Amino acid sequence: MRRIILIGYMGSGKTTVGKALSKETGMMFYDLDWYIESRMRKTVAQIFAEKGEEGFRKIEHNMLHEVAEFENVIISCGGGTPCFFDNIDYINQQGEVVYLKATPEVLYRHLLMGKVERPLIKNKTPEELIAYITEQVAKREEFYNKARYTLDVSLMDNYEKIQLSVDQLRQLLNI
Ligand SMILES: Nc1ncnc2c1ncn2[C@@H]1O[C@H](COP(=O)(O)OP(=O)(O)O)[C@@H](O)[C@H]1O
Ligand SMILES: O=C(O)C1=C[C@@H](OP(=O)(O)O)[C@@H](O)[C@H](O)C1
Ligand SMILES: [Mg+2]
Repeated sequence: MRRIILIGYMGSGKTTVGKALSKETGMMFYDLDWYIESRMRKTVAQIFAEKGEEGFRKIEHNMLHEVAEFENVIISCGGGTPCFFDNIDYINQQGEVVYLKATPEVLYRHLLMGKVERPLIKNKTPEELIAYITEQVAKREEFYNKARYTLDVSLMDNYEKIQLSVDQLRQLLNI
């Protein structure tokens, strides 16, 4: 039984790479944010607006305990998932955790391309955004660095190269 869990900052490619890896391997894919949205029948942005970040983190924690019980799956977490409660220790027990690591510049570029609404960074100017990413990654790395594996995706920074991330993950995990 395999359970692969992707973590990393917003824009590192957890959702994109997880989905592509699932297509290639035939393992089922669960994106924690999408799972939350379908279970709650609300978008992540709506949950943040209605319950605040604290309310979202509680729901995220509960939903994590559902998806991380599924077998033979690839799970992409939200960027903050490993950084609250004992989530990082829990997922390390439950599966093979991979930290998709990228520089703030690469994360910034990916976040500008993405269409998903991310409540923590909306309404930020480009200067504010790059400063926020740099500061938050520095705080969060303590949690991200607990992953069993780290894959630096900064060098795989263009659309065609999403495939390169998938290939390298397959090599790393031998799947
Ligand atoms: N290796 C990559 N190269 C180029 N663009 C990427 C790469 N990985 C992700 N992206 C793009 O960055 C954006 C954010 O990716 P996403 O998978 O939503 O990240 P996450 O789930 O980690 O927040 C998407 O538009 C995606 O197409
Ligand atoms: O980093 C974070 O705190 C968050 C990341 C988002 O997921 P992605 O990393 O997939 O964007 C989503 O869970 C929410 O907006 C909060
Ligand atoms: Mg995502």
